Amino acid sequence: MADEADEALPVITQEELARHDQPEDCWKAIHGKVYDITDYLPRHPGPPALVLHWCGQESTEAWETKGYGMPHSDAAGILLEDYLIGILEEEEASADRQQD
Ligand code: HEM
Repeated sequence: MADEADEALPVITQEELARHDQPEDCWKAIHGKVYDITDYLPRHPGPPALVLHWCGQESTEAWETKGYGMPHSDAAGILLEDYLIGILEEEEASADRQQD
């Protein structure tokens, strides 16, 4: 459920998300929200290659499994919210826009 704070955030398209796929400019979509985690990357405790692979992508499954089947901790989830920048545009909305 979107709360009032979520509604104030910009909606980010899949195309825009995909443009931020570099270590120096890394956005990820997790559970429908978009996070700019560029500043966090050097501090991430997991293997860099695994984490960088998901820059510019919908990463919910990676977030929930860490690549080996274990979800991130609640503390990691709280940390993640510091990097929230927007709401991911839904696929249907993207299709509607193309018909306009
Ligand atoms: C979406 C792709 C990501 C993958 C595949 C991934 C994978 C991993 C792996 C392999 C570990 C080390 C093993 C472990 O502690 O269980 C780890 C730990 C951790 N990651 Fe990530 N990570 C991702 C994104 C993130 C993001 C975006 C954040 C926060 C901004 C984050 C925060 C943490 C923290 C705080 C830990 C320490 C353990 C914990 O609290 O669960 N990770 N991650």
